[in-house]
This record gives sequence, C-alpha cells and structure tokens, in this order.
Amino acid sequence: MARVLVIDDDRLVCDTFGHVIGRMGHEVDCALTLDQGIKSAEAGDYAVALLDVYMPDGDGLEGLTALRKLPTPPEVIIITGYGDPDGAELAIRNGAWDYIEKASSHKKVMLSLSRAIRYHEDKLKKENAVALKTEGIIGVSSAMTGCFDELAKAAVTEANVLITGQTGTGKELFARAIHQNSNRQKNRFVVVDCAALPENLTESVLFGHEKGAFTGAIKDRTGLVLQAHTGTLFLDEVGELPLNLQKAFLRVLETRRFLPLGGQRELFSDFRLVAATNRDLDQMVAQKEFREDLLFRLRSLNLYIPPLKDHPADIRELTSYYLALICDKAQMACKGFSHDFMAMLMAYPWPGNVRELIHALETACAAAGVDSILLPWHLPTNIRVQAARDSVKGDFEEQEANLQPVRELKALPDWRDYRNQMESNYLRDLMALSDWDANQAAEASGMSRSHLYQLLKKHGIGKKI
Ligand SMILES: Nc1ncnc2c1ncn2[C@@H]1O[C@H](COP(=O)(O)OP(=O)(O)OP(=O)(O)O)[C@@H](O)[C@H]1O
Repeated sequence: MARVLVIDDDRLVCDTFGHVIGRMGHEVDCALTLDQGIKSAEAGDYAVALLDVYMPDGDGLEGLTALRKLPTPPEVIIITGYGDPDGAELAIRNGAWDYIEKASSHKKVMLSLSRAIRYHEDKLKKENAVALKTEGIIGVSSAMTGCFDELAKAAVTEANVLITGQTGTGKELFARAIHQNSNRQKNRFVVVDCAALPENLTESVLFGHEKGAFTGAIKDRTGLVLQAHTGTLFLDEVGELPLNLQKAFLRVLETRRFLPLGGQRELFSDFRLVAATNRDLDQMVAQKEFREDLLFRLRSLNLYIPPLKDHPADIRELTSYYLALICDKAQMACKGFSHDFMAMLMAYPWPGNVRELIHALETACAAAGVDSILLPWHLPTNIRVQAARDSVKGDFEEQEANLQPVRELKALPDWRDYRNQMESNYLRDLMALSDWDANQAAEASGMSRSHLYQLLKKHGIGKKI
C-alpha cells in the first residue's frame, strides 16, 4: 500500500480521485490549496502527488518545482481540466512523472498511478541499496539480497535484533554491518562471546568490578556493558548465556542500568543490542533452558541467515572473493579454478557454511602450490570423499533399481590422505574455536602445547582471515 496526495481546489475532483485510488488499495489524502499540498508533502511520506495545474494560490508548475525540491520528493502527476499540449511538455520537462486530463478514464489514471508508484518504490529500494555499507559481505542470490533488505531495516532502528542461522553463515558479519550502518557507527562495537565467559568472572567481565570487590580485584575494571555505551553490544552465542545471567541481563535490557561487583552506585549504559545464536531458542524456552521474557526482548527484530547450501548461487562469487584474499595474503598470483572444481564446490552441502568454504579454499591453494589453476583434487579430502560417495550413491541407487547392487572401492581415498586431512580440519576448527589461543586449544584438545605447535607446523596452519 502506498500513500498518494491529491492537490486540487475542487473537492469533487479530490473525492473522485480518492475513490479510485482507495479502490486500488492505496491511502489517499487531499489538499485544497497549493500551500497546504506542499506542507502535507513535506510532512508525509507520499509515493505520488496528483497536482492540479491551476490552483487558487499559485501555478501548479511552480508547485511541481517546490515538490521536487523536498528531501524525499513524491512522483508528481499533473492533472488538468483542459487539454494543453504545451503545458504537458513543460510539466514533463520540469520533472513531472506524467500529465493526465481530469476527464481521462479511470483505467488511464490507474495505469499511470500504478506505474508511478512502482517506479517510486524501485527508486527508494535502489537508493537504500546504494546507501547500505556491505563491504566484505558477498551475496547476489535472492536469499542474500533478502538478508540485505532486513539488514537495512535493522540498521535504521534502535530495536534489539536477534540474528539466527547455522554456524559459519555470517551472523557476526551481519551484526557488524548493522552497527556500521547505524547511527552508532562511530562508537564501539563490543563483542561478548557468551560461550567463552569465564565461569567465576562472568559478572565482572560483563558489569565490571570495583577494586577490592573480591580477592584478586586489585583495581577497578570497566565491564563490557559499559564499554558499549553509545555503541553496540553484540551478544554472540546468546543461547549459551547461563540462566542466572539471563535474569540479570533481562533487567539490564529493560533499564540499561547495572551494578558493578562491589559497587555502591548503579551505572547507566546506552547501548544498542544485537544478539546471535545457532541454537533453537524457542525449543530451549520449551525445555526451560532459556527465559521466554528474555527471548521476547531480544527478538524485537529477527534476521535469519540461510545456510550456504540454500544459496549456492553465491558460491562462485565467494570463491573468487576469498581466492583473491588468500592469494594476496600469501603474496602469490591469484589462482583460477577449473570447471570441475566449481562443480564439486556446488555439489557439496557445506555443513560448516562459508567458514568451511574459506578453509577449503585455503587448503586447495596450499595443495596447488605453484599451479595456477585449482582442480578438484586440491580440495580437502572430506569434500572429495563426499563427492565420491554422492556419485557412488547415485550409481548405487540406479543399480539398486536394476537389482544389481554395486560397491566402488576405488572411490575411497587413501587412508593416510584421509587421516591427514581430518587432522588438518580438526586443528583449524580447534584454533578457530579457541580464538587462536594456544593455551586454550591445548587444554581443550588434551594435547601438550609443544605437540600442538608441532602439528600446526606440519599442516602449515597459522592465523588467517
Ligand atoms: N556472505 C558472506 N560473505 C563473505 N564472507 C562471509 C559471508 N558469510 C560468512 N562469511 C565469512 O565466514 C566466516 C564465518 O562468518 P561468521 O563468523 O560471521 O559466522 P557466524 O554465523 O557468526 O558463525 P558462528 O555461529 O560459528 O559464530 C567469516 O570469516 C566471515 O567473514
């Protein structure tokens, strides 16, 4: 539904157009003077203005110029009671969308109006798209452009946003983009990784503490919530927030006030909240693992990022983008890829989403060495195994139908290759999940630090993108 303004001193004309426009499902307002029309257009958000040429308080063509100067000008359709080809030409030259006679059939009016409304909406969409900063976010598929639309909506409000989607789909990337496109962009974007909050220090990390609040509190500490004052607070993996903290956080969300540990006075933080999770919070609520009132607060707006397998149209562009980055970092000429290589990427289901694709490309570049074209066999073994299994499954199903079962031993990879690749994948995940903290990684994996370093060296793994 669009908003249309009719500017005509004849009430009957206003009512007649109002009736036609109302039947088209649009909202219509009427102004009986040029001055009133321009004021209404300034205050309202009109897609189209129907403007009479001869108004008691001025020439409609002058009104056209005034309307076109508004910050968000409506499309203007000039209406007149007299056939006037020169006036029509002048109106169009001055930027009118169309010029119609009042006696025109309803059909003609409706056609011109529908076209003007569609044009106006497309124009706004394009302007929003151009204005949106999406550097580093690749996506041309309809699924991703839908996400960009939601991102644009989220960026212009102060509402809490919950970003959902599987791991590695780009939730943090979108959270940062919301901040970068918001009024708070010049202030801080503070990340709280709810899955990695140290058990005993959680409240101190979030809300801060005063010197002497507990043993070891040798000086005051500013918590993350206060650090996000005037900026954006990003609660990553919010599904991992312990229940006792969920309660405390709900209060902070409602009042933006909190008490640092050992503090006497509540502090205030004007933060905008964005949260993300790959968990099903509704199910967690049903299982009493997540507070319903908190979920309700967090989800004022919901932005769902689809898994990569649901937008395969973006795989090619993501590949080109990341290949350029990887090669640039390694100071090598940018590699190309064969048709089969891309076909294998397109066929793979990408359970680890874009993050897994980036790892696969890094592995492929390393495996290709000085070769300038990436081939399927440069890809990690698990991807080739999957492709082989899928092709065997296809054959198998076909053969099953012919009642001739078949097994393809040659489709299995060499077990040393396979084990090597699994080890490499494990290490990459381990390092990424421990945020490249060797102590944490060693502890989580049960390896000694020296063994961990040895393996990282063996697989050529270092901190990357
Ligand atoms: N559309 C995209 N365009 C470019 N890079 C992307 C895109 N989506 C994700 N990535 C990249 O994939 C990696 C993982 O993205 P990100 O950390 O935002 O995922 P996530 O959904 O927050 O994952 P998790 O749930 O595991 O925290 C990052 O390197 C990110 O830059």
